[in-house]
Amino acid sequence: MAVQQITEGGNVGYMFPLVLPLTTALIGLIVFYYWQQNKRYVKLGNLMPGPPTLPLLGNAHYVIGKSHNEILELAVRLGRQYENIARVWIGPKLIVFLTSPVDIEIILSSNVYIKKSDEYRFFKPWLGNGLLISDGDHWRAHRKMIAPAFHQNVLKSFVGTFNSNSLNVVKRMEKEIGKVFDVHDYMSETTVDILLETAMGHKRMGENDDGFNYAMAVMKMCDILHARHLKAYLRFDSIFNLTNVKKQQEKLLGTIHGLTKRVIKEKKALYEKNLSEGIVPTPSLSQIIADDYVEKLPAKTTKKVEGLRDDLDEIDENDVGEKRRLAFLDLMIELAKNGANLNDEEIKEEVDTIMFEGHDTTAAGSSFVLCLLGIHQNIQARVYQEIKTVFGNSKRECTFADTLEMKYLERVILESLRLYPPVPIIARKIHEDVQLLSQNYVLPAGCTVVIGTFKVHRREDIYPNPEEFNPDNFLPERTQNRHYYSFIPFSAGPRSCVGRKYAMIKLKILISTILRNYRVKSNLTEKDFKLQGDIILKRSDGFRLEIEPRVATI
Ligand code: HEM
Repeated sequence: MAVQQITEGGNVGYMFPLVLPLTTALIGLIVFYYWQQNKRYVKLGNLMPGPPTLPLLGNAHYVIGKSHNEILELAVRLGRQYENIARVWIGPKLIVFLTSPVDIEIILSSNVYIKKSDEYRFFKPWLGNGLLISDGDHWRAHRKMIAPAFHQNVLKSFVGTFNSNSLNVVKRMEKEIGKVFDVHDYMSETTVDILLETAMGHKRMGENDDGFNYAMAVMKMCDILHARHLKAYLRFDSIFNLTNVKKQQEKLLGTIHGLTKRVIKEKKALYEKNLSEGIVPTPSLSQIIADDYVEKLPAKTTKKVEGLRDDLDEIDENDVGEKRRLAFLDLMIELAKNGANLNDEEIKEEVDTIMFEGHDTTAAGSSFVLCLLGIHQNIQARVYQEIKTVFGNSKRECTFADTLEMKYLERVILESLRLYPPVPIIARKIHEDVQLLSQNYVLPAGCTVVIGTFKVHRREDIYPNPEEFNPDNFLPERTQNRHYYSFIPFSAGPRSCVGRKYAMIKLKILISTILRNYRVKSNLTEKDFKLQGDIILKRSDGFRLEIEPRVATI
């Protein structure tokens, strides 16, 4: 009767057909909510500390409609409030943030918890099943196959490329003298150029060249991936597929995959032609990376690097790589020809992965270093002093041995990676329960674990005055006393960055070459940085810098 009266009342009568389905849906949601609350996954999740939740939404209201800067600020606030462990519910999805080295070690040192979180699927159209996103036996087999291509003796062959491109960027930056400019544009371009040469053996010759188009496409694809992380609606494949961004992505991937495939085809054909004519590449990859290879060369010295502890730290001073100009792609073709289980498609995926992983990370890393040196003139003066000690007034190029002498610059780079880690978080999907150590909680199977690199690096109990830029945090006596998992810009454990040595050598050559030519200046402070933390940590206000020529230029 009451319903009839309302209906006859006119205004809400049209809603009547909706009342029943809406009530049913509401009851359904309430039943689902209470059923879900009793699941073990939810119970274990709710035991962990975290912000108060709303029914069904969980903590989703914290992030809906927020910009990425706001989300980063929120994450930092939560990190301060909840030490070691913080759980967040995005609807029914449980995300647990870990910031204690002892818990992080459990995840990162494991050979089991290596599956990446769902968000990495955005990379799939570009990187396929490449190292970054693959898992299980495929990842294990490829990691084992590809690791030798990053052997130090191989990296030495890249020193010439690092030098020539660093000098090129110094020349290109000349037009910015006296202006405030965004140094990231330059770092990004030179990084792609270096990767083109070192990953594919391909040199960009100028505009309208396919290398140029490829480089532009790599940079734009990185922007699309950022956009998909930043804009909530682009995260849904069904919506993304209807947008122009998807069309643009297809076009860019056409350019990227087109060139990678073509270069692989040409290089394979050349390799086979050479073989048929009895020309075998010497030294071969297996010779270059053989344990006794260095010993067979005319005796020089072999010593251990101080500073960043790393499983690639045994170094020698022989310029082994100089004997053969190498590119990752040639090495993979050689591996495949010598029996490794790598087909052309897989080689393409690995080359694309190196192009992606090596690009944005190093471009952001070098931009942060330069901006910090622009702010901290006293630290820049010490770096320059060290450069003068190594090079004197000589205009010669930087050698591999020189990079080992630049200990203070190394500490500056590491400290910059501590405060501004280019990969600010690492996310894994957990498929079995994990007992944590810092506090008595269990991560339930099915949850997403986020390693909060940015926060770990700023823990006061690990780094005194954690917000202060202090390269002495990386003096050997200080690093020795810290937990290994308290400094993880390159991640750590079996799934850590394969390119970390490459990155460190390249950063040292690039930064020292820029500083030999320019004094970098900035009238900002770190407080002015507007950090944008999505897949790669950047400054949304731009990496603003000024340069002034040194009196003695190279
Ligand atoms: C400062 C520069 C760099 C930083 C901070 C960095 C950081 C990282 C991090 C944190 C990971 C782990 C990502 C995750 O688990 O989600 C990673 C993986 C990886 N990085 Fe880097 N990276 C850098 C440079 C490079 C370079 C130059 C290359 C190649 C030339 C490279 C190649 C890779 C690859 C292939 C992986 C995937 C490894 C695997 O899953 O087995 N990275 N990197």
